[in-house]
Amino acid sequence: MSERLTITALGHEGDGIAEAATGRVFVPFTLPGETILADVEGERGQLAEIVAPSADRVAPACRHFGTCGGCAVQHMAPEAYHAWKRSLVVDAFAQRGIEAEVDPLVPLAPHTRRRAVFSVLKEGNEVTLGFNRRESHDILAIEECPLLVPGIEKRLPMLAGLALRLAERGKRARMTVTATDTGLDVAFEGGRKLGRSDFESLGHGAEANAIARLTIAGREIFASRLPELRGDKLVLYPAAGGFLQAAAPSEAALIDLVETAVGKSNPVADLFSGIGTFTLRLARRAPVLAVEGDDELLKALDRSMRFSTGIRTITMRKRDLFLNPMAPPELKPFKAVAFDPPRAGAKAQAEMLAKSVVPTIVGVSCNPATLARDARILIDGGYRLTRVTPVDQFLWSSHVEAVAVFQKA
Ligand SMILES: C[S@@+](CC[C@H](N)C(=O)[O-])C[C@H]1O[C@@H](n2cnc3c(N)ncnc32)[C@H](O)[C@@H]1O
Repeated sequence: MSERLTITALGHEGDGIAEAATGRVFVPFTLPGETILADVEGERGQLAEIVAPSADRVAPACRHFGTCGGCAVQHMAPEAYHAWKRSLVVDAFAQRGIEAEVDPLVPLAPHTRRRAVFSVLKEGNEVTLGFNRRESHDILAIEECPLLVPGIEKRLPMLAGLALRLAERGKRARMTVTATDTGLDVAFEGGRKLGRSDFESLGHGAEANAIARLTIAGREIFASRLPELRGDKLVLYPAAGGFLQAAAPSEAALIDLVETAVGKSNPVADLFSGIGTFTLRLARRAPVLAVEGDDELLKALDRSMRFSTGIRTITMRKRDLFLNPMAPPELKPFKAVAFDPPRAGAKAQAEMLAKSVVPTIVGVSCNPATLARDARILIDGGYRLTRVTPVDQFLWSSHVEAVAVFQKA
């Protein structure tokens, strides 16, 4: 029998939280203030009926909401959604004992995600291209996705057709699609073994379908044009299947925040630089040292350097910053350091930065928990946290980017 519950809060994954007789219950797709009926099993509740909806409840934007594992909170009005996302950052810092003044969230509009990683499964002569179903490893075929830029969304049938040709029956594969200024950059992993005739026909099909580059199992099999992201005399070259900030407006917001914090500092170091998203912009004002662990991304940055204009010297270093972080004597010449690590954060590097004399440090992160941990290390080392800004890059999910600025106290 369903239990009547009142939702009192929203958890970090976007589930409503109720205090039931048996304890805390998490009920997906519910909102604070709502009275609901739910089928409860342990800590999990399944929404059966909304008795009294919240004023913040809105109709979801996508027909797949609820079954697709991608989005958690499409049912929430923008203002409440923005406040909740900001609270994820506030809470992460508070958990490390940091009472930070956190800026309002920089919001993101739908139809802005320019990079998507699709799962693929071929069974018989049919292919499923989509995202994982909610709480499942099964793939949900995606017919629409209001997150995606139209250049990807409207080509979903074409991409499914391509996946059908590349996939091996019964074996799960992965297709990474990036919309660039010169066409789609498609990277396929886990497909069937291809022969010479496959490569030739795939090349023809790719050109006709606005695919700039097709890479299969790390091998570039077709490149009519190099995928490029252009802006303001600068050009970025995404690496096939490699890291790229997922949405251009969020990337612009992150760059602005980093540039503002760095100001006129000279010289600058950009740690975990990737293809140079921040490096290139910072290099318009000062020489930059870019440090990154992945060869392919550094190669892309090297190309950007040669084809961008109006930039100062960029020095590139390949280095594992987890095992071999830059030490205080190496950091000494820099007036500002930006770091943008993967989700695991930059603990070892933060420990070195904490001991350094670098006047300004800017942390960018897609994981507020590790950013807050690294912030604690810097604060304990004598840095003052002067600004924290949450930036939405993964709309309607529980993920949020944040930029934190530190000054040597
Ligand atoms: C969140 S991405 C940021 C990239 C870049 N700042 C951008 O905005 O495009 C993190 C980067 O850290 C790099 N990385 C991951 N582990 C690393 C390590 N141990 N040492 C150096 N770089 C690493 C990845 O290759 C990736 O480029």
